[in-house]
Amino acid sequence: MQIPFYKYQGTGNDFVMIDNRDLSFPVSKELIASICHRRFGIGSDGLILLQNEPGYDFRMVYFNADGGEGSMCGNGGRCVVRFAHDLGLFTDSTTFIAVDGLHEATVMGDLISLKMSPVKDVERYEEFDFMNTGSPHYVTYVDNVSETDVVNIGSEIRYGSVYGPKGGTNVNFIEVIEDNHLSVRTYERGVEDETYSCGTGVTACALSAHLRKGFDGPITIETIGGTLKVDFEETPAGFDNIHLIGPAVRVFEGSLDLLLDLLSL
Ligand SMILES: N[C@H](CCC[C@H](N)C(=O)O)C(=O)O
Repeated sequence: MQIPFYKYQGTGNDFVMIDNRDLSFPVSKELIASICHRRFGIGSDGLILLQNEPGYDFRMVYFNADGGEGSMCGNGGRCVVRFAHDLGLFTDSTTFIAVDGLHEATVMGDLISLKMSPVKDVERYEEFDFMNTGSPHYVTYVDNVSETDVVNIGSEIRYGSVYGPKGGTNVNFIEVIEDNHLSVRTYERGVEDETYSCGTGVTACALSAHLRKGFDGPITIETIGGTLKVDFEETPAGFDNIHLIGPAVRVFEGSLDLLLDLLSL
């Protein structure tokens, strides 16, 4: 079987991208986990299928690196918009469907601006905030994010008694650099490791920083893999007009055929 693939990265959050408009990709958890594996496969934080969707430019189907179908992925969303643009599916602005519903996005040169789903409920606790920005996010503040043990503390919270039984959560650590400027590191569920950047995660961090520190959008957020901006409006119901803005780049292309042969698929 001939299955071309592409790899894209958005601030170091990397994705294998497949044009599945003919629905020929043999979806299986085992295959997707093998493709995403960094030692035995191609290596990525997730895999995205671009599919047709009547009335829209395309549908984004996102899987975590462990092969499970994930919730929304903000950086993956920006990358699939770049992929659709590279495929010539739209010129400047696009409308597509993802697991959490409709998204609009605009290509602005090197940057992609992706409109995220509105956020209604932010659960506020003394030590942390919890919200769903398309994916569930725990947000907490630290004095020195570069010295934070993201993997150990993150996995304790992800698998802990509060969030573990509910399917787990992503965990974000914020250091405030100055007004409207954060540095964030994220433990990602489904990758079960720190990633270089998490789009739904930095979105949650920006909204939390608005509530806790009074910062207004756009908020600039440094991640290991680069800089993102999050703009938003607070509404009586929560937050709307949330935009995640940053680069998304095609870095690689190849064929899945050898891997499929090795896996006898
Ligand atoms: N990296 C993604 C988040 C994926 C969420 C996923 N790890 C989960 O909640 O299962 C992003 O840029 O938003």
